[in-house]
Amino acid sequence: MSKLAYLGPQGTFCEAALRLLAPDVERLPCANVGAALDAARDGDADGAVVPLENSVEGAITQTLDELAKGRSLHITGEVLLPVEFSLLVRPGTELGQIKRIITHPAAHTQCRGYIERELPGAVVIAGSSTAAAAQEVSVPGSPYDAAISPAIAGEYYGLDAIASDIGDRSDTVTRFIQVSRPGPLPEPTGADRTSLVAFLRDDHPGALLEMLSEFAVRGVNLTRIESRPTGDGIGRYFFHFDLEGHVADARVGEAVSGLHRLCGDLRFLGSYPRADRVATQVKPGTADGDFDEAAQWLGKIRAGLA
Ligand SMILES: O=C(O)C(=O)Cc1ccccc1
Repeated sequence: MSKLAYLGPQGTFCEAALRLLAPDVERLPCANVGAALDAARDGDADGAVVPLENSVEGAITQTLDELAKGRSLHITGEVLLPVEFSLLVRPGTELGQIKRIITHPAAHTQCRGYIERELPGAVVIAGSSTAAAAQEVSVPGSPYDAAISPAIAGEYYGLDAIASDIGDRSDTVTRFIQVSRPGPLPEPTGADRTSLVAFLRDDHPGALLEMLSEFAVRGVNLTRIESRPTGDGIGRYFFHFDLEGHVADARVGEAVSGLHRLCGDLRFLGSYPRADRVATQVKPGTADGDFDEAAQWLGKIRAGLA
């Protein structure tokens, strides 16, 4: 049976995502995203499931940064998970007694409205995950009065939900990805996504425009673009791209090769089926057959036959 690492402990949203992606595998809870990815890199697990982005807050930057450095991992699948937050307390705690709340930063930012309205004096402390926060609160004598977590974490750690569905929006969705060590790519399905990390060779006017042009001229639609600091100084950035299509598609393959020529370093993060099954947009003149036909035409020109 294969084993997948995830952001633990038991009861995180990440665990719920893993169960959807791979119901029958062994689960290895890890203390943070970096540890889950390292478990996959080191072979302690066959892969990992980690959060990537949220429909309200955007990227989980720790995941973006961990995927951009260290030994390469490939994304092999994704799932979109609706997330609903509960306020969990030790039995007997009342709302007025809550002064210190612990949760994952991504949960905090999505519950700001509730905290400002109902618990204006409370401070919120960052925990490594929503379930780790619940576990902290469950310890007798814990310095924390409440955790913002999935309801299921209350059942695991013996806490009561003093309030439910406390997110600022009720339709929030988080995208989780499954990664593994590089290997054969998932087959193209016609509704795929490809992820890349691009580091500039040198900083110059139009550098980003040049990269985007590689996609634009071949009709490749982007679904996410993110700049992240390299850490080497103010103004030094690298870029994450998610785009429609599979690297096996001519249009995507050519754009990726073009980007490779432009960039100092281009990291391929995988081609995999989209969770929402939305079919790739193919503009006229950018289908595989169009690229084949153009290559044959060029061959004839070069051979003096046309
Ligand atoms: O801490 C968790 O449960 C996670 O899986 C990370 C997370 C936190 C908040 C929203 C979405 C994902």
